[in-house]
Amino acid sequence: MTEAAARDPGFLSIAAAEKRFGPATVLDGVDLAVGRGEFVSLLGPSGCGKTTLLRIVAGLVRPDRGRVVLDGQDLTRLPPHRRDIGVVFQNYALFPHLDVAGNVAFGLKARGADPAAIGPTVARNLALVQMTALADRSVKALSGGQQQRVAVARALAVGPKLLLLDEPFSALDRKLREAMQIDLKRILREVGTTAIFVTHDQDEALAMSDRIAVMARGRIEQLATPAEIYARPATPFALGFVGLSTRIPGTVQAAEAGILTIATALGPIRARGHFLPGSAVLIGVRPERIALGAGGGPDAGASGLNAIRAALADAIFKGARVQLLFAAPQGTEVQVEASSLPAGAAPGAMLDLAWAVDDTLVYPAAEAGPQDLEAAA
Ligand SMILES: Nc1ncnc2c1ncn2[C@@H]1O[C@H](COP(=O)(O)OP(=O)(O)OP(=O)(O)O)[C@@H](O)[C@H]1O
Repeated sequence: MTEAAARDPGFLSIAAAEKRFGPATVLDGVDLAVGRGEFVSLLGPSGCGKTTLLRIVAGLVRPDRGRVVLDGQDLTRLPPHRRDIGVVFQNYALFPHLDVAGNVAFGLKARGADPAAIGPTVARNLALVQMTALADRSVKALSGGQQQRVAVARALAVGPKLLLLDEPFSALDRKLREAMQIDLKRILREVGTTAIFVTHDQDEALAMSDRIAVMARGRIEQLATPAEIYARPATPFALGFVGLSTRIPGTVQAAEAGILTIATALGPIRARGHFLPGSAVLIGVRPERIALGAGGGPDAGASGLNAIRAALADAIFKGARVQLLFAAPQGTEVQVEASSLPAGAAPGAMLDLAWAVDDTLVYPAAEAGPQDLEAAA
């Protein structure tokens, strides 16, 4: 967390937000605190309630229950235009009859800003998004990426306390999207604006966010930094939705000094955790934590290694890395990421795999629904 966010961790506070549409519960008691200057992404699959939560903060959807407080002010009953919040949508939503500068000036004029200040404010915000040269251009003659830059400048020009962005780059091609992500991060750092960013793209959330709220079924499953979510996903859903992983069901056989021995289709696997013998669990391992070869295994740490042999099913070339899929008994698939394909390894080859006991994640099986496996597919 940045210094400003640490000083004011509840700059935006959403408490117990609930929303139903007819019989469907779309938000099921969501709490979220965002620090001043922080960039928080709402990440989750389609329909999990991200946009609804964002629209509640914007004032575009009225929650059935719950409160939204921004910088000490209760927004719950305020209309959107009195909330001091800027919004950028996926579909640009620029005013087609105005040029670029006219779009950026619009909010300032609507708020009755000092006419002498409007020109310099527009110029400053166009410079921020690198659109100065196109100030007089019709927005109809802009590319998608340029339109989104104007939308960001327009939202920031009025100096909002909070910027909300709803999948703003999803219509752009991959290269442009990645460039826009880097740019937006720079811009927000420069102006220090607090932002909430809705996306279903995990790479986008991992690349941009100070913290990510992983959402599923109208709830926040985990709120943490990208690195924490990747290394220590709090739930099977977070494990499956963010990054690749091997997931193996098992039953705890023994628990001694905090080390579990778990019976699985791959044989016994050890993990750190606190479960009673007989508990049904789900084991997770990240692909880059698994090393190939019996000899040069990973650093075992204090708790030792898990070692298995499995048949190589497929190798997917990813440029700098190669993703290896291993078929294990009972339909289990093991995912490994390596720097290169081992010499002579063809589909069907039996290879040794090893990973540290400390890199073995374990969850109660009851938490893992079929949708968790679907999300990861
Ligand atoms: N105005 C509405 N009336 C009825 N149902 C709605 C309304 N708005 C949203 N929903 C439903 O609420 C659920 C959550 O929608 P929401 O748009 O918040 O999800 P999301 O996570 O943003 O998904 P997406 O990425 O597809 O936009 C969906 O099932 C959607 O169909």
